[in-house]
Amino acid sequence: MLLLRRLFATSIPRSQLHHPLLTRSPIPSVALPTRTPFPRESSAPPLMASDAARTEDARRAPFAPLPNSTTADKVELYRSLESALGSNFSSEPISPTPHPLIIVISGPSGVGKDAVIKRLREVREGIHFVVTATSRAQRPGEVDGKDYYFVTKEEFLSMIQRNELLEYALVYGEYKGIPKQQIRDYMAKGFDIVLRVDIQGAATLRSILGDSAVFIFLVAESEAALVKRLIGRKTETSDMLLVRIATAREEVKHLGNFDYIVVNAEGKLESAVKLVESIIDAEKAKIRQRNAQI
Ligand SMILES: Nc1ncnc2c1ncn2[C@@H]1O[C@H](COP(=O)(O)OP(=O)(O)OP(=O)(O)O)[C@@H](O)[C@H]1O
Repeated sequence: MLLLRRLFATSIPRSQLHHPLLTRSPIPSVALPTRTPFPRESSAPPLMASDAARTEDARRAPFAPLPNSTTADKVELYRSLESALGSNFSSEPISPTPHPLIIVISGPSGVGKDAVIKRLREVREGIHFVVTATSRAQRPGEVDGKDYYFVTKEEFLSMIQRNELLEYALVYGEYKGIPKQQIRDYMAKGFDIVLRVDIQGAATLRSILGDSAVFIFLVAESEAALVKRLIGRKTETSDMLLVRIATAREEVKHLGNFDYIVVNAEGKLESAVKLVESIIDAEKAKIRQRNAQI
């Protein structure tokens, strides 16, 4: 025991022993300075609430003693606190209304952009999924005006001429572009906007929108998984598959242009969608909100 005491006494410096956070000094018998806003000898009635909660104004304003918080009627206590602070409690939301977000979802061909967006559409309200205009042929099951606006090459070129597109590109020989007016209309109504673009489109959007939009890069768990997924979709010829897979290899190198990466692993579509939702929620809770203007 003596040895222990000696060890303790030598291992902690004397100065630390006197640190207020480390030691609990016995309460001295001399009177400690009180933090009561009014001096004891004042004729004012004794205060019952914590003085830490009082503002300068409240200290100056004359008010009746606060009722006991454990026994008082709730309404009476609420009113007493209001009058002690000199103003009514506001019911205005403390958090400002979040700005509508522009969320750009991108990733290599076949990674599951459409699949993630389709599910997000089912589970989340308040989002407008921008319908991209494209000159490519409609695939079986795709609906014009819902999946894409299917237009001819000539129609697409006149949209470019009229400056109606936020961004457009020639992808695998077909035009794809984002109509501006659609975004403006829905943002004005308070909707968040989801844009689905390829990597080339995401790079262009980043140069136009900068940090005012959120950029999400969707990946498969591995290159092998991506190839199997593309083969399984059965929408490309072997030559088209080769081009897409070779391009995907290059595209992964552009990860640094994005804000978030989401893995859409085989059979784990739901987790990928949940992560996208969490990203949106976190963005909504940001103090310094992004403020996209189209
Ligand atoms: N998590 C997943 N697990 C298994 N299969 C998936 C998953 N996500 C998507 N898929 C399937 O993979 C294929 C490719 O998905 P999708 O068409 O959504 O990709 P995409 O990124 O939109 O492709 P593209 O850019 O070529 O249009 C589809 O057959 C889809 O059903």
